[in-house]
Amino acid sequence: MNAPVLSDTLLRILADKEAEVRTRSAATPLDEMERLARDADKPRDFTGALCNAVAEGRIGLIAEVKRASPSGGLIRDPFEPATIAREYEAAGASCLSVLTDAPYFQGAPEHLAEARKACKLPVLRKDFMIDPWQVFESRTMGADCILLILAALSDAQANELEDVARSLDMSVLAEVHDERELERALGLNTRLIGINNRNLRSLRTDLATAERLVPSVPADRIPVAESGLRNPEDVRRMANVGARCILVGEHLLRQPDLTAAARAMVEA
Ligand SMILES: O=P(O)(O)OC[C@@H](O)[C@@H](O)c1c[nH]c2ccccc12
Repeated sequence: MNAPVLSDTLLRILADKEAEVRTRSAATPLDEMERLARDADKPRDFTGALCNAVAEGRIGLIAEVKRASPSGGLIRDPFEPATIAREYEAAGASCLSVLTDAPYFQGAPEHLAEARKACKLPVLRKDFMIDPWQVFESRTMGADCILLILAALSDAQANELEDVARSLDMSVLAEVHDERELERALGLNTRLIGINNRNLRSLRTDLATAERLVPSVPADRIPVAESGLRNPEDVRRMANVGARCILVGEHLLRQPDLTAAARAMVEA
């Protein structure tokens, strides 16, 4: 059912992720992982941080910590998650997003733990969630929010993963690419609706995606414009259609002065 909208890359990522979860859950079974998750420090309020920014008339920036990506290749080298986190925080970012997928994004659980320890910001684990085991694992890494990519999940899966996250007091960012997925996302409890400007088939970004979809997000939800934002003008384009929260990675990470680049987006 998902096949037509997904690129070969995405299909490969999801197949690999299934194998990864199988191996890792053999080492730490579900009940053990759940116990570790419930024993972890309390989560930081990810949704609240974005709401505060918007209430204060600022842009709610989720600033991404990402070494590489399938579309961008190696993005930042040397790559120091703790330094990056501190620079984003100094710029006025509301939250962080940290890639933990190793094979395709050169991410690692340690990147999330190091970034979170270096600042006070709530952190999204940016990875491909398909199994409740991973939600518990995310919490043990310190994650305060998980990503649910609706194109990669059935409604039953998305509901189950969201329930686990909510039971751990974590936020959920539901990611959509089209009207149908948006409709499905509105069936979840979460207020955070990510509109991904990246086309899952071509892997190209087009801000027209968010421009088309954000106006259909009901007022009680919080639209987050994701991917392909390169400058303050792009941020204003998103804000103009009603997305005052944004998720930005590659553009920021390619700048030598991260704080200045992130501040320019927050103050757009
Ligand atoms: O680096 P960009 O173009 O600013 O995009 C950030 C973020 O939206 C992107 O990394 C992303 C959005 N959804 C994802 C799902 C998986 C991996 C990565 C992503």
